[in-house]
Amino acid sequence: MPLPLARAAAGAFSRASFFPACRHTWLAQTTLISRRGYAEIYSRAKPHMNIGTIGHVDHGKTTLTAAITKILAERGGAKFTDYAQIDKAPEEKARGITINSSHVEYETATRHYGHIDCPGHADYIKNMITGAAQMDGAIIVVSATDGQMPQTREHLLLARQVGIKKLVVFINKVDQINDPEMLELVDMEMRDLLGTYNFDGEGTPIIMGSALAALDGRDDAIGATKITELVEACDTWLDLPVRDLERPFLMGVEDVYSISGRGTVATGRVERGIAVKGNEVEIIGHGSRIKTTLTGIEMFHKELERAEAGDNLGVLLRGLKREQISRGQLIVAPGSIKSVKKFQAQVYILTKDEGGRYTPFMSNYRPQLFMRTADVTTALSFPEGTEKPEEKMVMPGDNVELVCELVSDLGCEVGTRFTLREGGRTIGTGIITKILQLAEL
Ligand SMILES: Nc1nc2c(ncn2[C@@H]2O[C@H](COP(=O)(O)OP(=O)(O)OP(=O)(O)O)[C@@H](O)[C@H]2O)c(=O)[nH]1
Ligand SMILES: [Mg+2]
Repeated sequence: MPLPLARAAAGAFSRASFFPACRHTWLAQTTLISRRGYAEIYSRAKPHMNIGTIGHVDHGKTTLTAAITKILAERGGAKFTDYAQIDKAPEEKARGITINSSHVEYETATRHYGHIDCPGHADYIKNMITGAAQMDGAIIVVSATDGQMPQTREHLLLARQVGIKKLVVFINKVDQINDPEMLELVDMEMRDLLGTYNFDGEGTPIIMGSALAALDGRDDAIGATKITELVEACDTWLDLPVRDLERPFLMGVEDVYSISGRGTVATGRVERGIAVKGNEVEIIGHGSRIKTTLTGIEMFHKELERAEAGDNLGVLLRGLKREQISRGQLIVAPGSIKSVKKFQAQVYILTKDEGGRYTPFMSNYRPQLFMRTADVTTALSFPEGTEKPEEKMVMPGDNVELVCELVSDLGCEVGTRFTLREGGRTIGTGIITKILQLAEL
């Protein structure tokens, strides 16, 4: 069976059209559950959201994660996961990058959460850029004894870059502070810092407590009570992500066939949204922008009335010639996304141990850029305002902002992820942070 058909066949069997509204949620949670192996607390009735603890080394992210599961376990909303279990994070391969991260899950009165904790700074950076476990919101942990530190700031910046819109702050280790003015100062500084990175400095809930006290079951006023407050703040302040089905239709073209007597068929996976037979769509990328109509939708030789996020299928396009469409283009709801020639991105460059480059590179390095089904050559340079860009080097292991100028335009937007490859190996991974130039079509 040719590959696209095999995929379409797999798609046919995984189609969960009985519960279309919660399918995305369902898939996300199945992954979490199969990894942890305890499905019994999972309730499909509650909306799901992915969050995580971020912040400077040793400020108490893992202790807080354990404390949340402990306090919620007492109410039947979680399985208690102790510190050692969380910190013994499994290695995961995400696009050739090894990320150590722990996933726990818990539920509150209104939501089900997947929660990620990474053991080290480098793993947070990789996780956030690759989206290995996408965070829809985050808890930033700051130790009251140190206040904000370099990684507090770096994680805040990254959170902003990867599209996290809201955070909750937990000021930890207050058991070690006797001076209330000191706490006030940390609070004020954090609100300032949030503002600096375009978060809502005034409205963001800041909870002060001790994760360790909660975990040890002592000093309830700064322990368990504060964990409860933190969880309530997450429930009320953090917004649920927009589900894929509710977003405008988007499908990356994988292959194109000419079927005699019928016309041109493009195959691919629907990334988001819904399309119904007869809908107008736009084909964008690679120098073209064509309006057409979906005259047929097929999955595994069966005709469908509607295509939705997650489906692998073939679509029949009215009046289109085989040469007018190619792999890497997008079929989208008209006007929902534009084709882009140049953008700015946050990029992580793999180390040689991760299969990346052995040597640094400089401005004008030209690797291949892979985005959805597309691959095009890109020239890399440094953003405007970079000092002495002609002398600047990017080392393997660096996390940098770069400008990518594509040889051929692609449909994409802020938040779209991609990888950089050279000679068949992945050398970097990134996420778009700013569109600099649209394709002229
Ligand atoms: N006194 C006190 N110590 C705490 C508290 N929370 C965490 N700690 C201690 O702080 C140290 C670091 O805590 P972790 O939870 O490992 O910190 P982390 O942020 O996960 O650290 P990394 O993963 O290495 O970045 C440990 O020794 C904890 O016991 C607290 O509320 N009070
Ligand atoms: Mg930790």
